[in-house]
Amino acid sequence: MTLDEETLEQLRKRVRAGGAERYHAANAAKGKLFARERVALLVDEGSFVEDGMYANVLADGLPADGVVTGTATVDGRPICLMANDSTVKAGSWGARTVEKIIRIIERAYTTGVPMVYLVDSAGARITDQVELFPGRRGAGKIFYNQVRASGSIPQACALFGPSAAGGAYIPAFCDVVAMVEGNASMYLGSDRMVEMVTGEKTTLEAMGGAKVHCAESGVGHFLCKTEADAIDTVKRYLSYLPSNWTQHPPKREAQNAPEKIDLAALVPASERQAFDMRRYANGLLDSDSFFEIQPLWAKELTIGFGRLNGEVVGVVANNSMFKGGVLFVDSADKATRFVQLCDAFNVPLLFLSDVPGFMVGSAVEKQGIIRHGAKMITAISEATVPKICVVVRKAYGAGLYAMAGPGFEPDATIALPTAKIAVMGAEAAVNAVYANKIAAISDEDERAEFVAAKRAEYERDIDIVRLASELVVDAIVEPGDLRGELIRRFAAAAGKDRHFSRRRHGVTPV
Ligand SMILES: CCC(=O)SCCNC(=O)CCNC(=O)[C@H](O)C(C)(C)COP(=O)(O)OP(=O)(O)OC[C@H]1O[C@@H](n2cnc3c(N)ncnc32)[C@H](O)[C@@H]1OP(=O)(O)O
Repeated sequence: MTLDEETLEQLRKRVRAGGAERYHAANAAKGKLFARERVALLVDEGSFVEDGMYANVLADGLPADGVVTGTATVDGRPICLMANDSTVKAGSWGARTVEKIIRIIERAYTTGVPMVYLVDSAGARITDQVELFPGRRGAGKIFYNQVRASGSIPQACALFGPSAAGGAYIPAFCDVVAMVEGNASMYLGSDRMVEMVTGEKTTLEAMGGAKVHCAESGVGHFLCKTEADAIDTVKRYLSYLPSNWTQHPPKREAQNAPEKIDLAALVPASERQAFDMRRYANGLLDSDSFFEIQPLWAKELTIGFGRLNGEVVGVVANNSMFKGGVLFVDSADKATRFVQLCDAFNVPLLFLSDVPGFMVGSAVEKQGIIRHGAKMITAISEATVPKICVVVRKAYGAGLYAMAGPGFEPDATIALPTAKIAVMGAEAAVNAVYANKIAAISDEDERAEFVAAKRAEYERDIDIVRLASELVVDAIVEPGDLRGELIRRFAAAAGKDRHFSRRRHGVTPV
């Protein structure tokens, strides 16, 4: 049978329309776009080439498959993409859906281009489980492919609706997830299932909504007001990364002057006074180039991309505005993953240190602070991209190690004239060493005098000039000269050897 033009066009029209009108109306009422509209917002006009468009056109009761896949360009650079169509069985994965997702990830991996996931899905199609769940090319293969592609090509997800059960792992295996407030959710069991299994009464929003994941669990990276914001965020993320691990991040031709921020005035002399390290980063980097990732989660540590003289850098910075900049379990995890991301995609790392150390106490010990801290220090050790540590105000204890201190093969350790590097702050150190002696002095004035003398002695020991003379720091740089110094040092480190250890991989303390 030959297919005439008109019949083929009608078939295409039917497929492009997706599910029944009532599902479109229900989505529109929630402010949700149709899958194909999302694709159009993401890609360069006219660049989309669809794969497997006719999947399921002969299936009973289905207007089309539940996912749209294909290749396109974004800002002129090739990508692969998938977009769940929630008007077809709530975007659940039928057998063809799974095959299409598997194939497009394989295409992205083998051609070395980023994979973008536009997610809005009920997870596995429960009614079709034999065809899609257990086999060699069942749903598990999606995750296998994502893990294989991780660190080889960028993988970014915009999440617009539910991402249920197994479906929740697609975002989880991505480098970043942009979630739309109010509609996006991720959860392993629906609210109905949770009540059945545990008796807990909850809602999708309260249990796995965008705010929960972006501010509490850390599974989400960007909380977005609209679908267009989420798509723009994915595009911005991709603009800092190469297409794959063999390439360098795209350099911007325009080398903007940095925002006019007086870096010296920004850092208070007193360690007890907080300052916003995000402003400091903005003052160092090219104008408007700082792109913060996970701004709402573990805020005591700031991470993000920026540009120095047009070249991409990854920034890891302590922020004393939140919990005094002390490292906790979540902030250690946040840093670990970002350092691995930058190392995978050849993004040099800039550490801005103002760290009192890791948190102490029974609560964090029970959470495994040692394990999480060790994980962060592992990532810092294994990162072979150019890395520079700037001690902006202080680097105390294991915080120095976690922020790529001198023992971790940084390409430079730079201190500002006011920087302090020590095993701990003066007050804690004097207390640790002289607690018995201090307690034995009954006269209050005499005791204060003793403590002040010991503190002064300690401060002399950790004097930054002394540390420079011992080659602990490579340079003491005035704040006004720091940007130029970093540009020159990163350029000098660009061609460095990237080998770390003779082995298959380490055994990470997770
Ligand atoms: C790898 C292991 C796995 O992934 S197991 C997957 C388990 N998935 C789930 O438990 C999610 C079940 N679905 C839901 O909770 C809801 O459908 C969610 C995703 C919240 C969307 O709700 P809502 O937008 O109101 O749609 P709805 O429930 O009215 O469903 C629309 C039509 O789609 C269907 N549907 C939904 N989910 C599935 C599924 N997982 N498998 C098969 N069919 C599914 C519904 O039956 C409904 O169909 P119809 O309109 O009644 O013909």
